[in-house]
Amino acid sequence: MLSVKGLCAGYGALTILKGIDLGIGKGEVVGLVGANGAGKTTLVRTLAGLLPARDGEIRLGGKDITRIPPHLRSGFGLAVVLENRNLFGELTVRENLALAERAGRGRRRVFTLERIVDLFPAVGEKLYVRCDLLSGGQQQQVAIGRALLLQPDIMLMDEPSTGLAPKVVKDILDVLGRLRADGMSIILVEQNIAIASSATSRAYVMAIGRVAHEIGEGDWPRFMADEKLVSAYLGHHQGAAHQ
Ligand SMILES: Nc1ncnc2c1ncn2[C@@H]1O[C@H](COP(=O)(O)OP(=O)(O)OP(=O)(O)O)[C@@H](O)[C@H]1O
Repeated sequence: MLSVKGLCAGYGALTILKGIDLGIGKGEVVGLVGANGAGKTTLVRTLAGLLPARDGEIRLGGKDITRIPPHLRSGFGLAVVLENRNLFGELTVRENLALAERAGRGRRRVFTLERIVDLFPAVGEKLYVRCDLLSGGQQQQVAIGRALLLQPDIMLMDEPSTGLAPKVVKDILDVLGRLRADGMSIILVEQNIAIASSATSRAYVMAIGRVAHEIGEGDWPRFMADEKLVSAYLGHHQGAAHQ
């Protein structure tokens, strides 16, 4: 579905991503974890096309999208939910969703407004409310709904749990589980490994702009139990939490 080879990117004179290799198949939910500053958001921005790749290749569904501008990548099946959610605050929920519905028109229609409301009932209750008046959790749900209306094959999500109450996080993870059951591929960037390990079947661990470690299918319990490994890659705080 998505394959990334030797991807390099950075800011000005700084090279942050130093040759990233990763792959994700259809219907997989794969984690991207790593300590603060490891380069996760830089990778998301590069995959989204918001930051140019300096070297390497991004292929989606067999097509090279490395140089495709960000607003055209949804036409290739990629939808991105950025950490700041990027909703139009002065527009209503319905209007934000309508923009995505229009952008997704060229693709096979799997997600409708009804389906989004079924996945996120709270979104249905707020359709005519301006997005800037919603809670963080509601905004996150609208942002995911908007991404789905682009009719993607793969969703890239940057820390959707940040700042949200545990109950809201659980609701969102439940929805990701339902999407995965329907064949959606998801890359979940998540700093909190308790969340990452419960929501993903395998993960890439980033450190200083590289994939430093891979947590394979079924390997989460072993990784979590290894306090040294957790501390080395994710910081002492999380390591201590899993002693
Ligand atoms: N606009 C920018 N200009 C220069 N350097 C940047 C910029 N954005 C990020 N960086 C640097 O790139 C490195 C990787 O940052 P990035 O935000 O990708 O990490 P991260 O893994 O997402 O961390 P976090 O979990 O804290 O968001 C850091 O050293 C950061 O200081």
